[in-house]
Amino acid sequence: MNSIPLDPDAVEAIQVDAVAIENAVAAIVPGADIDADLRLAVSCMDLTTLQGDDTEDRVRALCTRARSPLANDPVLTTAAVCVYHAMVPTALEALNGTDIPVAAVSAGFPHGLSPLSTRIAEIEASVAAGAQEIDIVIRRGHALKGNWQALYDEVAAFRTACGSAHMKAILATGELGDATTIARASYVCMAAGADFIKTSTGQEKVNATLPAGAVMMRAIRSFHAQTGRHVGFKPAGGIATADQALQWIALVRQELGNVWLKPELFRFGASRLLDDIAGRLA
Ligand SMILES: O=C[C@H](O)COP(=O)(O)O
Repeated sequence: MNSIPLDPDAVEAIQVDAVAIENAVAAIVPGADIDADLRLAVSCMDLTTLQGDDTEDRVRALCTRARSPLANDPVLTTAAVCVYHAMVPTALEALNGTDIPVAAVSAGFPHGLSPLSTRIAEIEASVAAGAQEIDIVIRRGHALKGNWQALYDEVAAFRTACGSAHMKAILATGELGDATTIARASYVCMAAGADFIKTSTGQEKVNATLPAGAVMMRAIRSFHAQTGRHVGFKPAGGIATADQALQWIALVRQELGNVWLKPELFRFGASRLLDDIAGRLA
């Protein structure tokens, strides 16, 4: 069981020093081996399509790229393929014979405002269909109102519904207002059993930003110090260039250390990033 009991007073005691976060982002030092970091980015990528006009053919083509993302590397694959529930069977079939898991976005993605029973049933359906990873969205209103118990209870229910599937909790940081709320929501999701915390759906007005990411990484670091649990981190939304990927990797290395830079603990959620990286490594 990955959850720990919630202490709402401890959550309210969390405060983020915005200047320290700005300094952390300003201090990023690029990695020494750019090609190695770009290959790492590919191996940690949840190759994603989450469009209203997704078709089975588009998902099959995405899976072909996930199996062989770099023309000059016959071994490397992406970490996962991320799709809507309706595309889970197609992705599973297209990835048959590989170790690449299928991730399904869930729990009322992208806004998280459908009835709780519907959000839980959606998770259960994706797990039953074979998704090994579930990317849930939190209900932002709980965090914005400081209703931490409600957020904890929902995320814990999602965690139970996931069963043996890994659960990534999407905070939608661009809608949480300030760094302290992001840090508190990060903590509550981890306490409720999230295996990963993820920045964004890709559909907010503001998606993954380095400062929000630094806040989440520091929350992960504190949680690890408190509980010994390694919670993963997934920046997602608007990460489209190799240079952006390199900045994110450098920030993870600085804030969490190289131990986090593996697919078990770090993912990029991205629909366009592979094109730019593949071009750079060609
Ligand atoms: O979870 C992944 C995001 O939806 C991807 O966002 P993106 O299309 O901006 O790369």
